[in-house]
Amino acid sequence: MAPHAEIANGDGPANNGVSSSTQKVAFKVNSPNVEYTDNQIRSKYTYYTTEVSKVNGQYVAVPKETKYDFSVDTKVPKMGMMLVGLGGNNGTTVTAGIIANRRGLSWQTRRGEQEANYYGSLIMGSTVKLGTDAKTHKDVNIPFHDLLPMVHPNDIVIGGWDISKLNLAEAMDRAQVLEPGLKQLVAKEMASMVPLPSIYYPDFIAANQEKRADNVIEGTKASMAHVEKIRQDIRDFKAANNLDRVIVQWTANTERFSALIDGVNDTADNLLKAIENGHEEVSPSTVFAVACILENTPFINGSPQNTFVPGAVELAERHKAFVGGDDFKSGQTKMKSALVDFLINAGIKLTSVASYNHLGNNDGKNLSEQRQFRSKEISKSNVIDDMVEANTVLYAPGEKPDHTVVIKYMPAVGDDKRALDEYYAEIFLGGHQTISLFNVCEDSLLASPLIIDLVLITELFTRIKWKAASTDGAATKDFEGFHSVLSVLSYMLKAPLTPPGTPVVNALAKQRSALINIMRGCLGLQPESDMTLEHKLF
Ligand SMILES: NC(=O)c1ccc[n+]([C@@H]2O[C@H](COP(=O)([O-])OP(=O)(O)OC[C@H]3O[C@@H](n4cnc5c(N)ncnc54)[C@H](O)[C@@H]3O)[C@@H](O)[C@H]2O)c1
Ligand SMILES: O=P([O-])([O-])O[C@@H]1[C@@H](O)[C@H](O)[C@@H](O)[C@H](O)[C@@H]1O
Repeated sequence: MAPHAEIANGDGPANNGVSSSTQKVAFKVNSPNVEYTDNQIRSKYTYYTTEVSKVNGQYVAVPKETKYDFSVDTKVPKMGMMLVGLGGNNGTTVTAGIIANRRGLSWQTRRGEQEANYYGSLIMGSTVKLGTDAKTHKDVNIPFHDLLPMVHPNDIVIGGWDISKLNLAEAMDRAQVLEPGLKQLVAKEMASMVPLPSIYYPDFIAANQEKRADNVIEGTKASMAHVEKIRQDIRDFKAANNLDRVIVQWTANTERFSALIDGVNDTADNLLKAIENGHEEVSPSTVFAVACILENTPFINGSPQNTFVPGAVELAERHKAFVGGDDFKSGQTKMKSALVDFLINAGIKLTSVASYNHLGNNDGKNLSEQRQFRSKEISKSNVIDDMVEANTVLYAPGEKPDHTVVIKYMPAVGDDKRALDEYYAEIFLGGHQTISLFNVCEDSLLASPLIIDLVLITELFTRIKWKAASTDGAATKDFEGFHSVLSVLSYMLKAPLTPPGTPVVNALAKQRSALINIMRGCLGLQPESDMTLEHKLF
């Protein structure tokens, strides 16, 4: 029987897990600037910034106000998530994790009973400050998931593609990530899920992946056939599961970079032509991205390759389709984007970062080939640039810390990556600080919650519209969506994709607060500044 997009639907076994009914508005904002209708939250928001210019060699700072109208559709859709690489370590782990949470499963481990949870998910595992208690003036913190109406991960319907034909129970065993106690509880449902055949262009991933490729879409690359096949797969999945929204995420192998060639992938039209002609520099991930853009289906790249060549970004902008990426920020780099922010913003001059890791999963095997490693080396290396450039006290223009990234494939350790880092810095009066880290990252258990966060946030932003508020009563433009390149996803990503010409922010704390404060803005609430003047001025 031809493989097809089997799914784990939201109507699986009795939902003994956390209630996953469509989320209602968890709290109300009482403000003349906020209006709640049956299916919308509408807010008037004043965005305060400081515009700086140089006058006669001196900076002049001018406070600026920009008024926006925001509208959030509060009807949470029935959503599907289609993973490219569904049969991989991440794909099987996130699928099993959602099934386990939906069914409220618990299982025996050598440390005793373990219950399903969403730890490691920004949205499902953390809280945000809403404000301060009117009487006690103490912080009132609420679950991040309650800030705005969002899909509950328990309700996500999962499908996707893989070049390996193993069903998800067999693939879960191959991944060697999950405890036997959990695997046996989800095996039946996982076995019913069979990845759809996928696009396979051998030159883009390591040759050592070839024997896995027994589930491949046939036909020549030189046509739009592969694009149209993926589009049809998405439509079929959506119809078969009666979905309102599908989001596609790449968690397949890391590809080599595509060469950027004028006339091939520099513009949308050239890229479409290059796909028609089967150009060798068009990767499977770019074909998936183009298919999703044309199908108005958000596409997120969880790997480091340059899927979003300029032509793909231009196509997304043309179709007002959402894209996001690159490369899940799950362990070693996540720690780096917090630690470097702390060191440099503490006035400590970081002069060297050595990041080594070894791992033994299939991802590591694929990365053992130089061209695939190079993609990962780039995404793991650029994460400190913005923080260094921002500190002109410590660093002269162009001055950077030494920074090296090493990845070795050591099968014995499997998915439990060992990350060893040394941070070396200059401190007061010629002193030095050396920070050595040994960080065991169970890679798929760290990445899977990010896969969930990426789709939850992306889906939310498909329901948020904005327009510049009229200041003189003149007619304003209609509401429109955020820019196609969803840079609000940066917290989950090593090499955040941003709208062309806009800066990249890698500092973890900044990324988190940007997302929270944008969501607060949609509620007519000002950013949480942590000034707590109420605790200082009395
Ligand atoms: N912590 C993490 O696990 C982490 C962090 C950052 C990035 N990533 C990236 O996520 C990706 C997946 O990681 P993983 O550990 O699950 O790897 P994996 O090798 O276990 O899974 C990748 C899956 O993709 C499949 N595949 C390869 N090419 C495909 C194609 N063209 N179409 C469909 N399927 C295809 C493979 O058969 C495999 O099942 C990798 O690119 C990795 O670099 C992982
Ligand atoms: O997210 P992170 O821990 O910095 O980076 C990880 C790398 O260290 C690892 O070698 C690779 O296999 C993972 O895909 C991930 O990219």
